[in-house]
Amino acid sequence: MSLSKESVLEALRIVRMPGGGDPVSRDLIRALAVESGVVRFVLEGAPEAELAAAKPAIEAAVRALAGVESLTVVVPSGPAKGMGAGPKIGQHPTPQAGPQGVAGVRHIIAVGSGKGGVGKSTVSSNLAVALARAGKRVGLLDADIYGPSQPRMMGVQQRPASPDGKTILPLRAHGVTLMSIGLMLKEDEAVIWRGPMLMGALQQMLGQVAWDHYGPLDVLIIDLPPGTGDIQLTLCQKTRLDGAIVVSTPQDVALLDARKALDMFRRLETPVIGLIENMSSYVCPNCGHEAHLFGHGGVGAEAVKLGLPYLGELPLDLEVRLAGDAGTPVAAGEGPAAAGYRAIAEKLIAAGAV
Ligand SMILES: Nc1ncnc2c1ncn2[C@@H]1O[C@H](COP(=O)(O)OP(=O)(O)OP(=O)(O)O)[C@@H](O)[C@H]1O
Repeated sequence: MSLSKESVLEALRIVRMPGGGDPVSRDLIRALAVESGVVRFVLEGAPEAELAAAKPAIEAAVRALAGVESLTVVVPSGPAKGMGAGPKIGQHPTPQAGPQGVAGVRHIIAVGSGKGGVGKSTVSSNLAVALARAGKRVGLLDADIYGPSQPRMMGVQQRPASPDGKTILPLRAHGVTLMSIGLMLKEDEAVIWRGPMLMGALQQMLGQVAWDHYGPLDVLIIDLPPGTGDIQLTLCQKTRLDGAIVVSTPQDVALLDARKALDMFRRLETPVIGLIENMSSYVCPNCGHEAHLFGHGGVGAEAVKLGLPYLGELPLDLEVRLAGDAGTPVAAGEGPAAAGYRAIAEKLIAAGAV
C-alpha cells in the first residue's frame, strides 16, 4: 500500500491511547497532510498530558510506514507562560445557518489580492488608519494566517486578553480596534493547518472576538491571505460581507492574478467595492523625477474594462515600508502616501461603503 492519508490513518488505528481507544476513532488526528513522503498532522482533542504520553507511539507507528521521509506531529499546548489562560484557536468549524454578520459591526469589507507581496496588508492597515482619522470607528482583522503582518505594521505584539477563556478582547492601535490570528497562535500551529482548521479559526476570529469592546464599529476591514483559497471562500460564504477591495500593482502579471480574485468574488456574489493600484509611481527623493517601475494605470484601465469602481493609486514610497516596519502606518502622518490613503478613505465614505 503506497503512502497516503488512508495508510497513515490505518497505521494509527493500531495505537492505543492511555485513556482508551485509538487516536483515529477518537478524532484526535487533525489537519493530516501527506505529500511526497512528508507527513504532518496536529494531535489534539484530549488532555495535553495524554497526548504527550501517546505521541512517541504515534510517531513510531507512522515512521514504520514505507515511504515516510519526514514527520511532524504538533501537540498544541496552552498559552505560553505569563499569558494567562486563553481560548484555543483552531478548531473544526461549527455549523451555522447562512452568512452571518459580526456583533457590533455595521459594515464588513475584505481586502484581497490575487498575488502575494502587492501590498494588501499595507493597504489594509493604512486604509484602516485613514478611515479612523476621517472619523470612522474602524476594526482591522488580520486573517492572513500564513503570514500575519498586522501586528508588526500596527506595532502591537501582546497576546489579546480573554477574561472568561472564551471571549477574546481585541487590541487597539492608532485609533483602530485590532485583532490578528497571528497573535493567538504559535508559528507551527498555523503552518500545518488545512481547510477545516483554518475555517474554524476564522469563524472564531469573527465570532469570539469582542469587536465592539471599545465601542461599536462602522467598519471591519479584513486583511485576507493572498490568492483564492479556503479562507477567502469561507469568508465570502459564511460572513455577511458588504464587499471586497482588490489590491494590485500595475504590471500585467499581478493584474492577471487580480483578475482571478475578482472572478472569485463575482462567483461568490461578493460585490467588489473597488480596485486600488499600489506601487503606482516612484518619485526620486533626490531629484524629484517620477518613474513608473511596475508600469502605471493598468489597474484603473482594468477597472474601466470590468465596469468596477477605481478607488485610486498609491505611490511606491520608501516611507511606506519604513513606517510599516516601524509599526506606525504612513497614513498616521502627512505626505503623498498619507494623502493617497486619505483620498481613498474619503471616496469610500462618500460612496456609503463605510
Ligand atoms: N506603496 C508601497 N511603497 C513601498 N513599499 C511598499 C508599498 N506597499 C507595500 N510595500 C512593502 O512591500 C512589502 C509587501 O507588502 P505587504 O506585506 O503589504 O504585501 P501583501 O500583499 O500583504 O503580501 P502578503 O500577501 O505576502 O502578505 C512590505 O515590506 C511593505 O512595506
